[in-house]
Amino acid sequence: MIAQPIITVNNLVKKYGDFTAVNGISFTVYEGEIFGLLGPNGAGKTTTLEIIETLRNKTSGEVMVDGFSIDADANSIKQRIGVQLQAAGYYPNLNLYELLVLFSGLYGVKVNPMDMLEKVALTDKAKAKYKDLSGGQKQRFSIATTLLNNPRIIFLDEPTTGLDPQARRNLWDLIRQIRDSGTTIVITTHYMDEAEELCNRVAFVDGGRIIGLDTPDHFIDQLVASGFERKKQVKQANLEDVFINLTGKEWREG
Ligand SMILES: Nc1ncnc2c1ncn2[C@@H]1O[C@H](COP(=O)(O)OP(=O)(O)OP(=O)(O)O)[C@@H](O)[C@H]1O
Repeated sequence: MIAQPIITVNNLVKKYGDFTAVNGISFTVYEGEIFGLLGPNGAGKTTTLEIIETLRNKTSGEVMVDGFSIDADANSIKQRIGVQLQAAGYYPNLNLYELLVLFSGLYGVKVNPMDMLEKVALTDKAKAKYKDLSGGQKQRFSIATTLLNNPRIIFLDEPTTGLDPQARRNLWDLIRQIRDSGTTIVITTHYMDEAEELCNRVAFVDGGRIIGLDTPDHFIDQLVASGFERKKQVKQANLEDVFINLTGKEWREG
C-alpha cells in the first residue's frame, strides 16, 4: 500500500517580532506513522506543532491536515485531531469520569467515559481527582482526552517527561497501540531512546529549520558508515535495564 500524506507543511515561517522561531520548515507526515520532532530547547518544535493544531497563527507558509488547509478549514481540522489539554483545564472538583463527560460534551461527541479510561488502564481511577494521580497516570489521562473525538491524528508534546522507566515503557506501549489502531501520531521528545523505539521517522529541528529527516535506523546506519565510533565501548545493558530488571515491568501506580 502506498503511504498517504496526512499532514503537509510547506515553507512554514513563524516570527515573534524580529525573532524568527520557525524559519521555512517543510515536511510530510504519512497516515499511520509515528512521526517525531526532535531538537534542542527553543528549536521551534512546539511552535510548529501548535500552528499545525490551529492553536497559533503562522507568519507564512502552507499547512494541510487531512486534506484541509489551516487557513480555510481550521474547524474541520480541529474535529479531526486530538490535542493534549494543559493541566489547568482539568477542573479540580471533577473526577476523571466527570472530566471526560465534560470534555466529550465540549467536542459534541458521545463517548462512554469508562471505555476511554479502559484504553489507558485507568478504570479504577474513575472517581479520582486529576491532582491525586501519579505522573504516569496524569499522562495517560491526558492521552485519553486526545482520543475523545476519535481523531485521525494526535499530537503529543513531550508525553513522557518526568516519568519513571516503567511508566515510560507503558506509555510507549499505549502510544504504539493507538498507532496500530489506525491513528497517526506526531510526537516531540528529548529522549532519543524513546524516538528510536517509537518513531517510524524523525525530523531534527534546530534554529527553526529541519536539519535532517529520516528513519531512526537510516540515521544511525549513516553515522556508523561515516566512521563514527562511540568513545567508550557500550556494555550489553545500562542502568535503566538494571532498574527495570530489579523493579519489574508491570504498571506500578494502579
Ligand atoms: N509567544 C512567544 N513570544 C516570543 N517568543 C516565543 C513565543 N513562544 C515561543 N517563543 C520563542 O520561540 C522559540 C521556539 O520555541 P518553541 O517553544 O517552539 O521551542 P521548542 O523546540 O518546542 O523548545 P522546547 O524543547 O524547549 O520545548 C524559542 O526561542 C522561544 O523562546
